[in-house]
Amino acid sequence: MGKSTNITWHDTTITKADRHAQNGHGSCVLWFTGLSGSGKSTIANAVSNELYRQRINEYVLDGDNVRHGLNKDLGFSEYDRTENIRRIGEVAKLFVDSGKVVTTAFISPFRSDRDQVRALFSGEEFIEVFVDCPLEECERRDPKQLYVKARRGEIKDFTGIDSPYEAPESPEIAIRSDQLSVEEAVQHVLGYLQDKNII
Ligand SMILES: Nc1ncnc2c1ncn2[C@@H]1O[C@H](COP(=O)(O)OS(=O)(=O)O)[C@@H](OP(=O)(O)O)[C@H]1O
Ligand SMILES: Nc1ncnc2c1ncn2[C@@H]1O[C@H](COP(=O)(O)OP(=O)(O)O)[C@@H](O)[C@H]1O
Repeated sequence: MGKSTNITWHDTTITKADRHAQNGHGSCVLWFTGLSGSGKSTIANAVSNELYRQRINEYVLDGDNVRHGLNKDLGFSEYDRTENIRRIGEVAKLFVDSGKVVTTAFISPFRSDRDQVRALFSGEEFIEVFVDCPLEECERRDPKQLYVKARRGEIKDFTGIDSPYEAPESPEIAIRSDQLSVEEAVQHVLGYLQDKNII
C-alpha cells in the first residue's frame, strides 16, 4: 500500500497506441541482468546504438548512472537493491508508455525483484535478457577493478563474492557473453524484437 491518499489516476488523451502508430514501432523494456562485468552495459548500449541508427525511439537506463541521481540515497543492502529495482521498474514503465524501446542495465540479483517488475507490464512488453557469463570470466575482465577490491575485503556485499546472484530460470533471451561477440549479441536481441513485431 502506498502512503498517498486522495489521489486519482488521470488517463491521457494521447495513448501508448497512438505513440506506437506515430512512431511506426512498438515499445518494450529489454531488462538486462547479470553479474558485474558480464557485459550488461556494453551490450545494452550497443543495442541502443543500433536501434537509434534504425530511427527507433530508444533510451538506456544504466545502473551506475541512475545511482548518481534518482537513486543516490540507496546502497547495496538487500533492502536498498530491492528499492533500486522497484524504482527503475516504475521509470521503465513510464518510458514504455512514452513509446520507447528502453534498455536497462542493472545487476538486479534477486528473482523476486525482477518478477515484481515484470508484473508491472502487459503481454510481451517485459523482455528479460540474461547476460550469462561465468564469475571467473567477469573477474578476469574486472573493468572497474571492483572484484579485486571485493576479494581484498575493501567492498562488502559484492554480488557474486559475498552477496548472491539469482540467475533467471526462463529469460526471454539468454546471451553467453563469454562465447558471443558484442555484435552477435546485438543481432540476437534485434532478431528477437523483429520476430515479436516490436520493431
Ligand atoms: N557491493 C556491490 N555489488 C555490486 N555492484 C556494486 C557494488 N558496489 C558498487 N557496485 C557498482 O554498482 C553497480 C551495480 O549497481 P546496480 O544498481 O546495477 O545494482 S543492483 O541491481 O541494485 O544490485 C555495479 O555496476 P556493474 O559493474 O555495471 O554491474 C558496480 O559498478
Ligand atoms: N562478448 C562481450 N559482451 C560484452 N562485453 C564484453 C564481451 N567481451 C568482452 N567484453 C568486455 O567486458 C566488459 C563488460 O563490462 P560492462 O559492460 O561494464 O559490464 P556490466 O555492465 O555487466 O558490469 C567490458 O570491458 C567489455 O568490453
